[in-house]
Amino acid sequence: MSLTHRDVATVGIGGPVGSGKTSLLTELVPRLREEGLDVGVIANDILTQEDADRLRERFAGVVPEDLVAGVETGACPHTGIREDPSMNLQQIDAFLADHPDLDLVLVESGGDNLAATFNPELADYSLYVISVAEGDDIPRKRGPGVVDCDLLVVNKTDLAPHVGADLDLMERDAREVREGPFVFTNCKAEEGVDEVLEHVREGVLFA
Ligand SMILES: Nc1nc2c(ncn2[C@@H]2O[C@H](COP(=O)(O)OP(=O)(O)OP(=O)(O)O)[C@@H](O)[C@H]2O)c(=O)[nH]1
Repeated sequence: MSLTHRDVATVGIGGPVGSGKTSLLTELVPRLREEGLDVGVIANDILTQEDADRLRERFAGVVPEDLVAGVETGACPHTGIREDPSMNLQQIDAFLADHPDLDLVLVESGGDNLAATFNPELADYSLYVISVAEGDDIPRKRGPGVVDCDLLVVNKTDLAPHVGADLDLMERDAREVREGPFVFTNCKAEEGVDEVLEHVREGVLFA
């Protein structure tokens, strides 16, 4: 019997445009590979394969080319990860047809403001990435992406002094609006990435 998306662990990475999802993926994937895990990556874009092309280049020699795919949602990507994830699920099935030993698929998608969440059928575990440069009031706006994800990632901490963002306030608000954990990251300096990996490991791989 052929394998389906239900036979592989999946992690969703959502968040507003430019918050650092691709940068986080770029740090996470080689670490997962170093642990001996076979990883596939899907990038959701409205009309292009740009993110997927970028990721294929970054993962050259780390992830086989045919395990990096773009899904063109044709509409705001949240529709393809929440309302109707069938294109993503078919892509995962296609990965598994050629790579039955696949351990994990990471699905990246930009979202509509702060509302994007992953359909549970598509993501066993979800990260939502925001950037401090988008304003330190983002957590307290209580967007479903921020509140409902399994792990909130607050990225670009290095920019806080430049944009006047108060990280203590972001931490307090994040703790108030959600029960789940959050991690501060600076993907440029690889800060916080190992902590994110630890949460993913606990949340998915060894669940
Ligand atoms: N200073 C700083 N810049 C960062 C950090 N993380 C990412 N960036 C930069 O922010 C920009 C956007 O990062 P991406 O990783 O492409 O963001 P994204 O969320 O994948 O963007 P889309 O795919 O367009 O939605 C790039 O120029 C990154 O180099 C960080 O922690 N600090």
